Amino acid sequence: MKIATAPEMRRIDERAANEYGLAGLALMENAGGEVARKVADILGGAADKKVCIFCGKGNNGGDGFVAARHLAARGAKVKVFLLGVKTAVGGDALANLGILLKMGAEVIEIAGERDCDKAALATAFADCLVDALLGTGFSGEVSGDLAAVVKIINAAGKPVVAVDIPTGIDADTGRVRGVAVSAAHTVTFGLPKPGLLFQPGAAHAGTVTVVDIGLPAALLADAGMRQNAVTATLVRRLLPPRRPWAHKGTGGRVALVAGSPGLTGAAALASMAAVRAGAGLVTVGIAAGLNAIMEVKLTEVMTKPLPEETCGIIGPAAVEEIAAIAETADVLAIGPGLGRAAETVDAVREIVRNVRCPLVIDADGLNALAGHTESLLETEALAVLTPHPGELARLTGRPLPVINADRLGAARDAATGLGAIVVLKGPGTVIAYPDGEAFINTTGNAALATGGTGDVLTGVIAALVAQGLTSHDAAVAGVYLHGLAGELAAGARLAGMAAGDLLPALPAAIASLHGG
Ligand SMILES: NC(=O)C1=CN([C@@H]2O[C@H](COP(=O)(O)OP(=O)(O)OC[C@H]3O[C@@H](n4cnc5c(N)ncnc54)[C@H](O)[C@@H]3O)[C@@H](O)[C@H]2O)[C@H](O)CC1
Ligand SMILES: [K+]
Repeated sequence: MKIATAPEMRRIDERAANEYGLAGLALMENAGGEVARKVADILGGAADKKVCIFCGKGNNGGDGFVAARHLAARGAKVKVFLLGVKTAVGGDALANLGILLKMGAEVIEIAGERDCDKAALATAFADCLVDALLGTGFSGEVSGDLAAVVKIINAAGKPVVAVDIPTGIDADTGRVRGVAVSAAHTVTFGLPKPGLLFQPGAAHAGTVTVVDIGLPAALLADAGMRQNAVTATLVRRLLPPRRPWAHKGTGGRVALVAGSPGLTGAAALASMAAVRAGAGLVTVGIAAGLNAIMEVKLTEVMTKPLPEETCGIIGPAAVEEIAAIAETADVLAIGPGLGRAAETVDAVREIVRNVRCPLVIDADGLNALAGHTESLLETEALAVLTPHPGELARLTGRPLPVINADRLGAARDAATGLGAIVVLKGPGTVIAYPDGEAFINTTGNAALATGGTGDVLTGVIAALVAQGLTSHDAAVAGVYLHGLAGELAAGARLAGMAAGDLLPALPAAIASLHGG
């Protein structure tokens, strides 16, 4: 499923009208009808229920006017509030405002504090509130009367349905600009928007329902839109089948270089995640001084003691051994818990330059490349980089606030600039390819915000490459599975999950996609 930015959604609207003769009024009728359906569903039927609908003067408000009409037709008692004056409403919204008024509906204009008090009083008696104030036409900040009404909606303690986008949320980045509506549900039209998947927009949106309002499928699938949602349907198609005649060779071979004093857990998590995600054979290369520890920690994973500079720290002397492991592997993952010793940094750069098998580079593997990303441009291997925002800032020199303000743009620019697949972790993980195509993940939750979950993701992606997925597909499927395992492992508990809890949840996540 494509994801549309606000400008792309507006372009679809224009093309629907110009190329298909699809009138905006028809789209608005469908949009408002879908909103009314969601409200009725939430209320267990609309008859005799009290609904307050807050409308802006644009087409988002127009959807609200249509929803009001449909809800009234279902027997609801509807109060419509208009932010501003009726004379400021135009186009399709005005047409629907006119219909409402001709039907005898009361549309209360909000302009100033006294009107806001009236709105606050109405919400006290309402069963449900509808936010039809601003949608994809939002610009600047929410302020003044609009901010006051948003605060009234949020303070009412009633279920809120947002129309298209929660007011105050940037449709493209998910940032709150001023103040934003906190909705229990969002009914969005045609396609999801990035701001409904990135935080805090996703939290403000509540459950998101993408509804069909009659837009031509060809417009919704337009290749000109370069971001896609990672869905179960997509991942199910990407995952390798588990044939009855499978043997450990068919699962492929994963090699990892990981661990350093105090950070052997990262090596254990990443290598066991590769096992749990279906790899056939997994070998972890680790400084010789830590090998005995890894042998105790791990059973299914083979260990390879590497020459060390000082106890537990690998350096250039290990490069030859690592190259030999990589030669017999289908993929090399490097970085979890590797440490930042100068010798290790040199070794990582040399390995990345010379290795030929697909690479997954995480954590200290990425830190080693900071300021020296030419290794990525020199290598013939296709690398999947799995930074969190801080690691991406170090790697690219782009300030962290700039990355957080536009996750999609930051991941895309890094992928294009580094010639690598960039997995920018965090709520709404972005998978960006060097050609500009990108995916936004739709699984996971706050429980994943604990140490070690990134190590697990590294192992999962490596395992999928070992099983024959392209690095492009392994990154998308791996991120989705990792998030799904987080949901399964956490259940309703969003705190206290340990990264190791993900390990047994990985096969369950895979099975759930195969209907197991
Ligand atoms: N194809 C579709 O997806 C359809 C979407 N529909 C709805 O149309 C809106 C977009 O409508 P538009 O008129 O372009 O913009 P908005 O209604 O979101 O708001 C613009 C309106 O608000 C004013 N405004 C903008 N920023 C601010 C601000 N910071 N403070 C105060 N006021 C602001 C601006 O001046 C305009 O007047 C989309 O979201 C859907 O809900 C169609 O109804 C059906 C097809
Ligand atoms: K809205």
